[in-house]
Amino acid sequence: MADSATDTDKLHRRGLMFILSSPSGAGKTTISRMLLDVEDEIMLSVSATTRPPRAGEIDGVHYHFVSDAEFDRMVEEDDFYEWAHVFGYRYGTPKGRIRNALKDGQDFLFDIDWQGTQQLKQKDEQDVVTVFILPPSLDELRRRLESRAQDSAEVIDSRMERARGEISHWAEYEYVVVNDDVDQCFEKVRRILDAERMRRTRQTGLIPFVRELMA
Ligand SMILES: Nc1nc2c(ncn2[C@@H]2O[C@H](COP(=O)(O)OP(=O)(O)O)[C@@H](O)[C@H]2O)c(=O)[nH]1
Ligand SMILES: Nc1ncnc2c1ncn2[C@@H]1O[C@H](COP(=O)(O)OP(=O)(O)O)[C@@H](O)[C@H]1O
Repeated sequence: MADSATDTDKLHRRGLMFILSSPSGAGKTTISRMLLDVEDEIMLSVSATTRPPRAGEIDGVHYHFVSDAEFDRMVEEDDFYEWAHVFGYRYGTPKGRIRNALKDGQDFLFDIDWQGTQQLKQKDEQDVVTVFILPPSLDELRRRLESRAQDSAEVIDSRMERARGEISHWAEYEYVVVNDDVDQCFEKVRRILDAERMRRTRQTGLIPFVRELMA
């Protein structure tokens, strides 16, 4: 697929806050990584978390792994756009350079839950695009959590329990995509991103020849 986020686009529109949420195990990390691999124009918003790293996760790349005390300090210093408790740990989106970069046309990808999505929507409705990824079934969700082999049976049970609660928030999202075949799901998510970049209300300036025509 041709990439619509050319330099010309960047000059004339605000960046997107592209949010992917799903119950744990439905595939949002997989889809996020596929998107970041092929889309040069979108950056991952790297969250801070108090949960310990999983095998293969790199500090500063997948998450900023911080202590409870460090997280407390970041909350006190108002360093977060939003933060929430998930599975007994805390997760937050650091403000960093996001707001200014959005103005410059930089798109950001957020892998955050429904609580974070609600907070970002309240703060920045016009730049936010929300996508909910559903598993094909609850049985398949359990199978994926087991195949990921990163959690004990107890933790998988609690993730399944939480999944029901998370899925109940699907109607708060603008787009819903079922992750049955991973390549098809990825293409659908990519098409959403592509279309949203072209939304007229996002354009902040006119391409010179259009401006001349309008003068
Ligand atoms: N609100 C919020 N949720 C986050 C943030 N970062 C990650 N999450 C969510 O926290 C949940 C747990 O993430 P993780 O521990 O990586 O496990 P996962 O369920 O396998 O993705 C997922 O629903 C993530 O989307 C964040 O900065 N803010
Ligand atoms: N469409 C799919 N079909 C089969 N397995 C998948 C699919 N999408 C993701 N998976 C696998 O399911 C597991 C959970 O996916 P992951 O991306 O970690 O989910 P999440 O980030 O939503 O918790 C991983 O082992 C991943 O390789």
